[in-house]
Amino acid sequence: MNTIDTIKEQISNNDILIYMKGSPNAPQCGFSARSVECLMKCGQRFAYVDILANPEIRAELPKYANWPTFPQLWVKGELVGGCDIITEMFESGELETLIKDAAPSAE
Ligand SMILES: N[C@@H](CCC(=O)N[C@@H](CS)C(=O)NCC(=O)O)C(=O)O
Ligand code: FES
Repeated sequence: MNTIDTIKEQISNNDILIYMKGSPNAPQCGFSARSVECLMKCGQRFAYVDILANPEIRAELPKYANWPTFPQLWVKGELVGGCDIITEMFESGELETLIKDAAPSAE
């Protein structure tokens, strides 16, 4: 499968998905660490892709998403944003609402 198809499949198969550097338990960058901490506090399971272990995705996703950096949070097939947006939405309470609505238990 080519990289763009892999990305499309990941995004459509995972309602809450973060592309990040490292893993939720071992983030490899402060932006990813802060973002994943906000997500974890929302209390729902989420999927992740470590872009450091997947260089093709690191290269192709910014073009596909039209978003230049990581992390990238995707919810229900749509790009929510990066660390700044995730942090702001967490602080306002919007992130928790979005994540709870997207989680399987809320369907
Ligand atoms: N302001 C950005 C910060 C993220 C950022 O600057 N990420 C950089 C450094 S980790 C990045 O992804 N660079 C491209 C790359 O490393 O592939 C946000 O809100 O997410
Ligand atoms: S890896 Fe250096 S800022 Fe993210």
